[in-house]
Amino acid sequence: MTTKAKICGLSTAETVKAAFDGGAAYLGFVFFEKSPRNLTPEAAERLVAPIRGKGVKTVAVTVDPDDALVDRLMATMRPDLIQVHGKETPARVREIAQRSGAGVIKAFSVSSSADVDQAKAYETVAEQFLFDAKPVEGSALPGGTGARFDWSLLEGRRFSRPHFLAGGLDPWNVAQAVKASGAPLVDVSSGVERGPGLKDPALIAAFLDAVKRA
Ligand SMILES: O=C(O)c1ccccc1N[C@@H]1O[C@H](COP(=O)(O)O)[C@@H](O)[C@H]1O
Repeated sequence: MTTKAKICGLSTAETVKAAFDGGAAYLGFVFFEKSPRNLTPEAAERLVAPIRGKGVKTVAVTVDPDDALVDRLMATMRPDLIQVHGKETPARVREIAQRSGAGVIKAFSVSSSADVDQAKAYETVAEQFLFDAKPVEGSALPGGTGARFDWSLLEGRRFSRPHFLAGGLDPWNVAQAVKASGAPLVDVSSGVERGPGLKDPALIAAFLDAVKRA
């Protein structure tokens, strides 16, 4: 089975090109003020224009988004998918999907098997799942910190939706992470950066090569 990759937190034309040219299946853009990767929907619209309609899926990464943000995203960037990385309930995920017309990726913060079990309640409302490490206590960010969880918590798990493994992946550990978790999709942000929010085209290419070989 071929593993597909999402490069998350893109903020320049150069790194969007590196992710697209390297064969990323998903490109993620962050809309969360506390993040060093935060963009306006209008800036994201300009970044996705060159790759729109070329087969790669665009993802708007949000945290407990209100209706105004959902509407603004759909009026500008028009993402294929909206990732929700906060404390959204199944009912709220359903509302976001219906309001936007986009698919929703529901992210779960994982440190135990019980955290993975939460996905069951979202089977009928989310299009995809994403399992990320639980951030350390007091962290300003719910994701994008490079924190990892025990990848084997996903091993042998069956979900009704395709799922991403995220959290602390990089070009050197992603093959082992795929092997240990069995995840069909992987997601990376800080592991392909040379500093907070500064994506590196060479690291993006190395990550995507490692995923192809995994
Ligand atoms: O990347 C961010 O800044 C971010 C902000 C708010 C919510 C989610 C965010 N990122 C997500 O976290 C995963 C894991 O990041 P990392 O690889 O451990 O740095 C990332 O892929 C995004 O989906």
